[in-house]
Amino acid sequence: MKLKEVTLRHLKMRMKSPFTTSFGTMQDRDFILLEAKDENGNSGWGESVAFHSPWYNEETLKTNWHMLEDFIIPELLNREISHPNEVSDILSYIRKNNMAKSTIEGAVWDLYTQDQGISLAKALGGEKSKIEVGISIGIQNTVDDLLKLIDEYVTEGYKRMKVKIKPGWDVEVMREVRKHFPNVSLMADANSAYRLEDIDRLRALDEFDLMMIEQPLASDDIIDHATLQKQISTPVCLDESIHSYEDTRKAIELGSCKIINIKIGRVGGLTESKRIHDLCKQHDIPVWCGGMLESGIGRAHNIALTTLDNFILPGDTAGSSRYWDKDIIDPEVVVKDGFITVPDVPGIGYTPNRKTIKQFTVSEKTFS
Ligand SMILES: O=C(O)CCC(=O)C1=CC=C[C@@H](O)[C@@H]1C(=O)O
Ligand SMILES: [Mg+2]
Repeated sequence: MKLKEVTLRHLKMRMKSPFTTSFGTMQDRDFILLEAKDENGNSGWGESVAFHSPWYNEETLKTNWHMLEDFIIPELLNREISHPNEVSDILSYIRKNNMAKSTIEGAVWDLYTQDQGISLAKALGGEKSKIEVGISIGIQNTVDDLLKLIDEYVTEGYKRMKVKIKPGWDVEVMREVRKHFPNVSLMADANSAYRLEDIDRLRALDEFDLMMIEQPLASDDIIDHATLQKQISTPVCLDESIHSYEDTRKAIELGSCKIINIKIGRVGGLTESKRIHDLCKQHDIPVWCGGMLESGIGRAHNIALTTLDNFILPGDTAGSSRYWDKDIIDPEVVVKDGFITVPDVPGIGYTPNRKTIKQFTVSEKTFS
């Protein structure tokens, strides 16, 4: 297969409601959508999960555009690629910039699986026909607002509630949530808002029987997390700290976590995600698929990955209607009774809607 033409589009989509984390609030989702055409004129699609600003990690929409335009696309255009696994090797001389690399790797997987006539899920080795879905809830103005939202999502059937926490919005909030929802599967995500000195506060969360606490400590740490994990009973899950198979190996060896959140963009693509999945499986570390407030294209890749058998815990793969009035794929992603039925058609399983894509496009550039 050869990529004959690649188009980058900057899309801006308004979210139904603002999303607040320990870093701040987001109302618009700006992202890059990548369309790659092969020699047969087929299109493969990938989405960059980098945000507009560098609060989650160091990558941004602009740095991704720059890396894609100036390094990644020139490296891959017109080059013979026999399997998508080759993409990460070809790009390995470029340090980091995982989200930029993942954007085009996802499109190559899409093209490859269309060409082979199999679904992306099957090509990755996934066997599930439906996947369990959880939901991530941003920091709210009041505890009552949070309780109301949880109630709605429980009624909709979501299988696990993830509540964002930060110092001052943590122990008391979780206590209230547990009081009102004694049996719900519950977890907390701190997005690195704590330090080891906060251990008493983190240990106080043990009484709420959380499935896990996600990334409590620094975004580049696996040492303090190991110290923390030894002193709390709640399983630690790493998100921001894991960028690769190698990071995963080291975190497992140190005992930094008992669970890993795999985000395709953060680790540089589907090939690396699968390697991390396989390593975790060997070590009995369950994984789940994180979300980055993706549009339907990124979501489709997440769904396919989640069909691998060590994705034991519900992922942040909420339905299209969680964030969007109108998503950019047909059909939209639907969650029913807490499950998504995995499409069994060649490629990513959903069709990009060009009309809607155009409507959200701020700028675009084609390379050939
Ligand atoms: O996409 C989703 O539904 C999950 C969103 C979500 O929880 C996150 C997205 C991006 C950064 C963080 O705030 C957070 C996470 O860390 O997992
Ligand atoms: Mg997280």
